Amino acid sequence: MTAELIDGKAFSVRVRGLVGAHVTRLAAQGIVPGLAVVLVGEDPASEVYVRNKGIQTREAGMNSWEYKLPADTSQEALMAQVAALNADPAVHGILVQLPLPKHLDSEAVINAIDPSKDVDGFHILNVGLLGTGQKAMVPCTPLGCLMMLRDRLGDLSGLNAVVVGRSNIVGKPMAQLLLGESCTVTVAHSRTRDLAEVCRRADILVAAVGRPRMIPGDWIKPGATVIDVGINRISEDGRTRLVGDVDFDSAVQVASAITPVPGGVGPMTIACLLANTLTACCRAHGLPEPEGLTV
Ligand SMILES: NC(=O)C1=CN([C@@H]2O[C@H](COP(=O)(O)OP(=O)(O)OC[C@H]3O[C@@H](n4cnc5c(N)ncnc54)[C@H](OP(=O)(O)O)[C@@H]3O)[C@@H](O)[C@H]2O)C=CC1
Ligand SMILES: Nc1nc(=O)c2c([nH]1)NC[C@@H]1CN(c3ccc(C(=O)N[C@@H](CCC(=O)O)C(=O)O)cc3)C=[N+]21
Repeated sequence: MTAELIDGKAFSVRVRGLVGAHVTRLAAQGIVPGLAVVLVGEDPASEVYVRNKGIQTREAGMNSWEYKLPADTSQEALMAQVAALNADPAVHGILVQLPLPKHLDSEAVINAIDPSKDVDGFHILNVGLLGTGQKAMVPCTPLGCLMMLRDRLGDLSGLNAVVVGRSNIVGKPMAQLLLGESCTVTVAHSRTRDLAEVCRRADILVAAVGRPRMIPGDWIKPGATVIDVGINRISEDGRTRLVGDVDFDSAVQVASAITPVPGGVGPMTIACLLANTLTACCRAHGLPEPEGLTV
């Protein structure tokens, strides 16, 4: 038996189509959702993501602005950029690409973003709203993972979910969303004892570690649904390629469904960023929120 592929790329096309249809409807009222992305320094991988975000934002009919600031940008200059975007009514979503260069205080920058424009869902207010089950801006990567899980499994209640990784941008919000779906949630990390045994209990296994192919097939419960968030650039056989945190070739023999890398969680992350920008725009204009694009 081999697992079914969860095609995040195809799913993201559907989500972006839904977003585009809402944007067309807003255009008739003279409203255009807008997303501003701020990138500090020159990281080639980040530049690829930022470019893709810009292309897809415009394809969905939204406004897109990119601010590329030099690597030696000061905290004050970055805060001033954020303040200007907060004050601009044409900007409904603000994303500051992470990680920031070491001399910058990313917590202060994120918490300076107007929470209603925080389409990453990283502001402490949105983190608190999500943690208490209130309406929030939900981080894009976990939101995309949840959409795929709901689509595949329907009701998730009572399932054992294991999230490997406890970062503020993926692991923790993923765990909160799964708890909100009434899963029994375990969050594992670098200090977890006997990670193999913990993973083997998972009906839903979410890997967000950043270590190429760390999770082999024999850590996976037969029939489990596996979501591989990891994006690791490795060189192999003389070329560079992307691999996940899960050893795909062995996992596919055991799981019932699995997301590939590339073509899994990554494209859904960008689709959810567009969905969050649309949601922020609707809220800013006092319009009803689009259905099926938020939790
Ligand atoms: N597809 C997408 O859209 C996105 C993909 N990513 C990818 O997801 C991965 C994770 O990203 P992110 O959450 O930002 O990463 P972080 O580096 O912030 O967090 C990694 C987590 O993995 C844990 N970890 C590290 N080593 C081990 C180990 N040996 N065993 C168990 N746990 C371990 C760490 O534990 P501890 O806390 O104890 O240090 C930490 O909690 C990366 O590959 C990243 O590129 C990220 C964002 C979006
Ligand atoms: N403030 C902030 N918000 C983020 O959401 C954020 C961030 N900072 N910093 C970096 C990470 C990473 N991230 C990805 C988004 C899309 C793909 C993606 O589309 N991946 C494609 C492959 C792309 C390629 O070929 O390189 C795929 O998996 O199929 C990957 C990674 C968002 N992040």
